[in-house]
Amino acid sequence: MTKTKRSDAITKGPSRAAARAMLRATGMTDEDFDKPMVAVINTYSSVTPCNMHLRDLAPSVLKGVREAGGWPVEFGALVVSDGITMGHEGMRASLMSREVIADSIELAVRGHALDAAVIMVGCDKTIPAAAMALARLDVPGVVFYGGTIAAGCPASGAKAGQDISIQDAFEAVGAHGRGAIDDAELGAIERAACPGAGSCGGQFTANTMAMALAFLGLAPMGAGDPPAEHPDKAAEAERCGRLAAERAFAEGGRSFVTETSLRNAALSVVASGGSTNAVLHLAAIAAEAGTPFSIDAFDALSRETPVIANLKPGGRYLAQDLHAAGGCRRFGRVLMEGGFLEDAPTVSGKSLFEELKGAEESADRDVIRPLENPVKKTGGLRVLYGDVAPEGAVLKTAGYADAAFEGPARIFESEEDCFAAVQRGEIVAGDVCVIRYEGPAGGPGMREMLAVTAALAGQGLAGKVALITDGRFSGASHGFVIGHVAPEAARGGPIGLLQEGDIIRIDAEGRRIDADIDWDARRAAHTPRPLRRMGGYFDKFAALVGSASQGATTIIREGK
Ligand SMILES: CC(C)(O)[C@@H](O)C(=O)O
Ligand SMILES: [Mg+2]
Repeated sequence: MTKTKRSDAITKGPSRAAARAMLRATGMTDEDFDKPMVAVINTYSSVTPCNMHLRDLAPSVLKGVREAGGWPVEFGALVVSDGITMGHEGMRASLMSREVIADSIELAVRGHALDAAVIMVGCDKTIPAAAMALARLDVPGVVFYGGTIAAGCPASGAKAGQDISIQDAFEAVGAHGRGAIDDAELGAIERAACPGAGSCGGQFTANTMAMALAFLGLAPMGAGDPPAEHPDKAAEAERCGRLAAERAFAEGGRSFVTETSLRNAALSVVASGGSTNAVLHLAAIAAEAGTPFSIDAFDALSRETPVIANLKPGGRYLAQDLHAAGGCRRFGRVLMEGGFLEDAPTVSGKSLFEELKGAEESADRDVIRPLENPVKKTGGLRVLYGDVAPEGAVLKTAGYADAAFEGPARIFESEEDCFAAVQRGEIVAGDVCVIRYEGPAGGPGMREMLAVTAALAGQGLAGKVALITDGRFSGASHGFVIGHVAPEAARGGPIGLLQEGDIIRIDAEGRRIDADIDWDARRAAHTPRPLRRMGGYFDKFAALVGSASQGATTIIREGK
């Protein structure tokens, strides 16, 4: 007696003869119609190292599905590379792609009534999109992360012989713009930064989100850890395929997205000095699941949790070093033993604590620090409110001790304008750069400001200049940076009312960002700008997208 399953809707009964006829052409036979049909959704693309190896790993996933008695069905989903789109118009497409990827997964699975899914991910947005889709669809599923890139090693120049990442390439642009390094040095870094396949190598957004999904329970603990070109990667891909097929009759993705698992995921972000984008993405995943979650969780956790992973950009090492030091499991075990995590189910079938107890011993005490010798005593993410950000904003101080900053506003209506001013040397220590009309709807697309933060870093101004934006930051951004300011300028947010020279006060401890101005008078004199029309999907996204404080999703809410 075979179990009933969702895919019976396309494979069972006389009325499905035409559907079966088509499926037979794909290789299915009578006995296969009794197998759970598992979507293998691959965000492969040859455009970026983050995803370019996923095509080679797909056969291992398919093998795993078949071994566990499932019938794999392959789909492609797109990726928009953050690293390649950074600093130009194309970066607007990055956050938009998160919605499109989640929508594509939904339509592939829902459209064909599939029983389970494995989603193969690499670059930043593919990871939260996979979790959002599993939460939305509530089908059983597993997220498989393609892994980090290896360290680069320049052959010549000041960084010769050192481990570098894409962060060094972005910051070299800033240094080159100021004349601190020459063309040859920039070229040496450019040629070495990306030695092969894999996602950007620090605790930037991809590695942060891959870790967060393991703590959320939607990615099997440890499967994402081996670097992209590591010999263990194919076995992990196969494990994920097997798990998805085995889980075809188990609970759906939504059941893993609980208040407890979201807190565990946020804690992993804070304790690893992870990307501010995680604030946006975990809020979006929670919204898709309908699970209550406030971005304030990041602030509370950040105040009580030490940073124990010594990873770039706040620390010293790369994700390949984390893997060598015992990976997410050993990192998590330290946190578990310190009483920071709560136990929760995971897709492997083992609970989070069972997984973490299996961590291997390691002689390392520097990549993953013991609790008594942390990289920082507390985390570097703060959620601020105040006059300038009534719905919230996210501050990243990782690596910079300042709890307060006060200075004159330098107003820019786009990222490009600010970048040009930085490169011309017009921004000085003490300034508060305000980059607005870069929010989810106003950009549209809420671009990452890595070009600007890297240019500031390249000029030795990281931490000496504050940067406020309704856009967002890259995981490689560092300095005294505040993003996700909500409401955004294009939706009437106060950030749009600031003027050149206004004194901005940022109080990380008091969780406020204020300006001493007559807000009523400013608003009365303000002419709201119409939304920028850019055509195509950009306009659809601008019309639908919600506040960054709720994840900047395109979920249709009551009254929207
Ligand atoms: C290009 C990067 C480093 O991947 C960035 O987009 C991030 O968010 O970390
Ligand atoms: Mg990014």
